[in-house]
Amino acid sequence: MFEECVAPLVEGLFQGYNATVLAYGQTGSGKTYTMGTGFKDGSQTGLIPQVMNSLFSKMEALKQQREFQLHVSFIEILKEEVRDLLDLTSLGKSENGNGHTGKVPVPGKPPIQIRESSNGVITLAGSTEVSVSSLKEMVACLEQGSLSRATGSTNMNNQSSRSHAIFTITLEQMRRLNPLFPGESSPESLNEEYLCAKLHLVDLAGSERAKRTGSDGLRFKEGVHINRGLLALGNVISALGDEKKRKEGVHVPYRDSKLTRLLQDSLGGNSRTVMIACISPADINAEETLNTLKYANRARNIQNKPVVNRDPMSNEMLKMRQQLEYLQAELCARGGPSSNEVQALKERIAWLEAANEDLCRELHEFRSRCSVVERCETDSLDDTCSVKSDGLKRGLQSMESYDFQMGETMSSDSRDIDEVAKEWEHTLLQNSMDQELHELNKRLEEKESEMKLFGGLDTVALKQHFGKKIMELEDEKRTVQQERDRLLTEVENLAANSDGQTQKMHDIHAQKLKMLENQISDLKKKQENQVQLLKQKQKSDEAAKRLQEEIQSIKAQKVQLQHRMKQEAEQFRQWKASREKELLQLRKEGRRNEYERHKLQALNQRQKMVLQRKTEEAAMATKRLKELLEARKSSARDNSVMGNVNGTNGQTNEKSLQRWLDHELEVMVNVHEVRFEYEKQSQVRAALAEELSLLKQVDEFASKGLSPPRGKNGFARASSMSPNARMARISSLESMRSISSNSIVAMASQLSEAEERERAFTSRGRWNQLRSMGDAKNLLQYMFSSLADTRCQLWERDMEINEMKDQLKELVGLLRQSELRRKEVEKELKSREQAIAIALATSASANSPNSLKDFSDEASGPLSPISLPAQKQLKYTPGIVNGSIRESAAFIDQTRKMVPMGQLSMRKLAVVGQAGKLWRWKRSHHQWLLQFKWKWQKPWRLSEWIRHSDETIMRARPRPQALQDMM
Ligand SMILES: Nc1ncnc2c1ncn2[C@@H]1O[C@H](COP(=O)(O)OP(=O)(O)OP(=O)(O)O)[C@@H](O)[C@H]1O
Repeated sequence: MFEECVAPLVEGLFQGYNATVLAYGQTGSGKTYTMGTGFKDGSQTGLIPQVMNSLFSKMEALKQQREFQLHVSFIEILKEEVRDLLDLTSLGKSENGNGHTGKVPVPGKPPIQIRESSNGVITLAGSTEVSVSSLKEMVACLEQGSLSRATGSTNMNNQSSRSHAIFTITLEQMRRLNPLFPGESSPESLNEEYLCAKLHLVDLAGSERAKRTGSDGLRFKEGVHINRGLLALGNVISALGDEKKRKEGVHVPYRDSKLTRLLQDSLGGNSRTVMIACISPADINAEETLNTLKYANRARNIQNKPVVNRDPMSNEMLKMRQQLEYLQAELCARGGPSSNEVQALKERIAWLEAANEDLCRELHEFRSRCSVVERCETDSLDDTCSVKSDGLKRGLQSMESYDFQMGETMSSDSRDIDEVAKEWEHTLLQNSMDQELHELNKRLEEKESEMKLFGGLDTVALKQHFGKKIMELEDEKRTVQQERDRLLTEVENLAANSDGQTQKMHDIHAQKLKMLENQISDLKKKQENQVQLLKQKQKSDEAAKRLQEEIQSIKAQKVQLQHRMKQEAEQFRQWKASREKELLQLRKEGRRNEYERHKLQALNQRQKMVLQRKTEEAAMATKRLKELLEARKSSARDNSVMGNVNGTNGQTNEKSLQRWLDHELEVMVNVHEVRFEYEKQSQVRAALAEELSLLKQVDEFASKGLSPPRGKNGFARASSMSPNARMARISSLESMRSISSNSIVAMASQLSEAEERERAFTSRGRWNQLRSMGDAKNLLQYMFSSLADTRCQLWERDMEINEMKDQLKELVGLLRQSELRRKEVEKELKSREQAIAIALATSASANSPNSLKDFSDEASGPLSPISLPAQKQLKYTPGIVNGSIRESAAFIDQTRKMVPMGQLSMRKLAVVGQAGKLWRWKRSHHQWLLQFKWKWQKPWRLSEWIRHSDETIMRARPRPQALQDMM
């Protein structure tokens, strides 16, 4: 894989092309293994270690011509954060803080931010870029970053990477160019070219389905982010394949757009990108494997146009160098240039040098400005600093031309791929929304249980309790104060008239007073405590209120999410339904096309057969004509010979003249026949040619994507045919046309020969052979009798035709009658079946074994065509075809009563009387069925009917007396 896919990207780095390698696939399918981002113990498996080896060997080979600088960065995108895997100070070792082994960011350290500069360059603000000078150093970076990666255990992978990891190698190179003027000293930068290229090696987190990975809680949350990230990848892929979207920008449905931005930059930017799709060989993962491959197939079709990342100044200088070299070459080629020319060239060189120097100065100034700005930004610890440890030239990166152009072409995805992608997207979306819902439910549960703690206390009662308590204290305080006041006045009075007794009283009161004072201060404290408690209560009320609000907002979020899920599911269902409808329509069309194809095939075959029969007949007639013409030639010779022997044998002459006349007449008839066939065939060919040209026109319209003109005869039908059917019809028509043409050509040649001979014959005189009046009279006599014969035959034919027409009429009438009768009998049968079904149902419900019989007996009443036991009646089949003679007789009986033959009335026998005629046409009905192309759908019924009628009559014959009686 490295040799085939990644080695060319490493080569490209040295020419200044950015590159990206993405590993994508289901969890546990081997992405980390393939990329080598699980690098441990110096293991050399994985693409990244191989990239490093190849990079360093190439650098070693080129070190004479170029100077190199290498930097690496290693970041991971975990949930919503970008973490720097190489910044040891920002990472603290965590064993189980969040369920991951690996390191977690140190608090206070700002997370890395993905930034987009004004010229659209994506930078990682604050990420560590380690400058490396040896393979060992780079390996150490990979190892250190790999160890810091967040991994967790799922059902499908013990050490599943829970993040997207990007290992980036930046290669800067300074190419030494030959000095422009040998021996002349020029600023070093004039003879250098600066190139910078980046290689992103991305190990994406595995796509996963929560159920299968057995993840819950934390893993669920991670799953949401991972799926979001992959969804973003999907969006990038589809957007990059769609020119409109590419221009408008990628739609990122979630907040987590960082990965999208990074991917967009690497996939859609000036990067050569390779996507490795890791798949699992286990059949249980077949669905994911297929989805992964289909995604990979979509990604494969994206074409971007990478451009060399050249410093614009270097570019300009390169152009100038080329110009100078060209001028130098021109100068040398001219050999002895004139002093004027040398002067002009020298001036031009001087001007170019001055321009070069100016540009170089500008370049230096710019580079130093960049480095100053950079240093300031780094010093101020502002996280907006995009790059940490770079030389002067690194600043140039911001000037790199990123006006990349995506390839215009993205080969159109097949329907299937779109469908699978859509389903995949739907599953991911539903999965992540499911997980979000789960999260919300959990939060809601927590909040509600917190709320319960508050809810356990009856706040109003508490408030009243506290209020009452305070009031009581207040009352008590007041009473104590009153008591104190009373005591005070008493003490004052006692002080006024003081004696030994009063002194004692005074002391007692003073003591009492002190007690009361103490009591008052106690009460005051108690009251303050109560007030404090009341305040706390108010605070907790506020907290409960806030909690309630939070619960409300979570509930609202939940409703919104459920609504979104429902909407999404509905949209998907609608899309799926319309897709299925489309498929059904396609299948229907397919079946219809198949049917039409068969129909057309049959039509083609039938027409071809008819045409072949016709052409065979025509060929026979033509052949006969040819033979007759040949025979005439020889008979003409005979006649000329005969002419010499004229008169020697009158009998022979008369016979030969008659033969000659017969022959002439036969030729005439045959010419007529061939001409008739010729005309018919011409009409057929014209019709074929017309249909052919119409089909070809339609085909032409279709190939141009136009619809044929409306309203034109036959266009609608021809354009409704499928292209294949049309092609088949065209080829069949062409072959028929060629058969027809051949036949026409053959007939035309015989006809023209016949006409030619006829003309020659007429000019010579038809009757030259008649040398005497006797010959003429004899021939006239022969002609008269043959004409009379022909006319008689004609008359007989006319008669036969008329008779046949009459028969036909009768038959049509009979058929109509029989058809009507059939319909009636069918109707009867239907109503009878219904009645029996009802009876069966009733008998079943009444549980009476006799009810069926009773009903059947009833049913065989006046409507019954034959008097059979009820059970047999059930087996009665309609129509005369399968019936017995008795049934046929019953058919003839229009009242449908079972009447013996002997009791038939006149009217009834009129039908029987037709049997004689039936006998006659029975003999020929097969013939006329063919002759008149009988279109009756079931002629076999007719013949059976005839058979039964005949049998009826045969049965009736032994009883002539009965018939006579009736008459
Ligand atoms: N080609 C292989 N040969 C041998 N072992 C392999 C191969 N590919 C993967 N493995 C092993 O399969 C396990 C899972 O692989 P890995 O962790 O690379 O899958 P992953 O696709 O990165 O999964 P996640 O998406 O969950 O991170 C590891 O133990 C790895 O060593």
